Amino acid sequence: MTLLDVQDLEVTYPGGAAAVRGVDLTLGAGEKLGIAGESGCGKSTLALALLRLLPAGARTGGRILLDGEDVLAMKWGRVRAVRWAGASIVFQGAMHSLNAVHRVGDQIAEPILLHRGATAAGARKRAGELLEQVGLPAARASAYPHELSGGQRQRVMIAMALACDPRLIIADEPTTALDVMIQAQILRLIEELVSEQDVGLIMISHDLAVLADTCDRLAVMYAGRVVEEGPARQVYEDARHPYGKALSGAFPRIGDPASRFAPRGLPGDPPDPTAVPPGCAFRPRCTVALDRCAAEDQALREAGAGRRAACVHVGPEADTRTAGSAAAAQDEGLRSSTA
Ligand SMILES: Nc1ncnc2c1ncn2[C@@H]1O[C@H](COP(=O)(O)OP(=O)(O)OP(=O)(O)O)[C@@H](O)[C@H]1O
Repeated sequence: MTLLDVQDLEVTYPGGAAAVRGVDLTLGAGEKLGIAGESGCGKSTLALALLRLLPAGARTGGRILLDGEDVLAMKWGRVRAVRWAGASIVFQGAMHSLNAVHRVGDQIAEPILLHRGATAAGARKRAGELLEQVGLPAARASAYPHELSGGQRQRVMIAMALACDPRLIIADEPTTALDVMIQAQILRLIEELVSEQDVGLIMISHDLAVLADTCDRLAVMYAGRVVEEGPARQVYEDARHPYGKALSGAFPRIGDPASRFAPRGLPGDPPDPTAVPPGCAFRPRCTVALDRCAAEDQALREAGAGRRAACVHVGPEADTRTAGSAAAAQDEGLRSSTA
């Protein structure tokens, strides 16, 4: 059954940054989808749009169907209810997301009181259970955020996200601020909890290797578009889009401390989102671009069973010319058409 169906989603910030440009995504109930891509490619904007958390003035287009209901068309009262019981979000850096002056147990209990109609005692008891579920003693409910380690705070965030039994959890770089050992523990915890409770998961990361270890499917974003998607392991080990290939080569596996976020071997930067050039947005950095890529942007096309990629070189209609021969072939075509 489809839990989330994102159709042709567009997000433009005031000032003209086109951060998300026509994204289609689906997620089945209980499925785990990873979204990968370099900084600035629109991953967080997509996550914020899913829960209508975008800053004022951001313009949206398309549809976000959560259990068949369009989040973008909901009244605010309904959005607030959906934010806890329908879908919830875990951000990176729990210190900024938790309120420093309230005990963590009270922060977990609050949405249960508000959205579940629980009594104060019932909400407190549930908060203790949730803490235990994420591997913390229930007694830690009386702690303030600064009394916990970074990993413990992130566990509290996960307990909060689970508080109203959502159908979908969105985790935006949930482990980026943590050291490698704690990262692995938190990832395992998220994976176990979503699997046990049949909750859908969208996990966002720079790191394709982390996503391949945690998720069923992977979507790779570049300049506000999904340029590749498919089964997580296959995309990680054998990407079809030149950007997917560059990303999977760029990041070492979990535990390898070497330059986690540096896309080595991929010179240049993503385009300025206020002025995305025509054609394929990846073309200026692509080693296999053809001349036609400057004018034509490719839609996602079939790239093997259950896989899609937005590149002229993939699929049954693949353009088999190589970058070097493209100009020559075009010259040849020109010569013969003018002869
Ligand atoms: N509030 C905002 N106003 C204007 N532009 C914004 C705003 N937030 C993000 N952007 C721009 O939108 C683009 C996408 O940003 P976004 O944060 O979604 O990317 P990201 O892939 O999540 O990157 P990161 O991994 O660094 O968070 C970027 O170019 C960013 O500068």
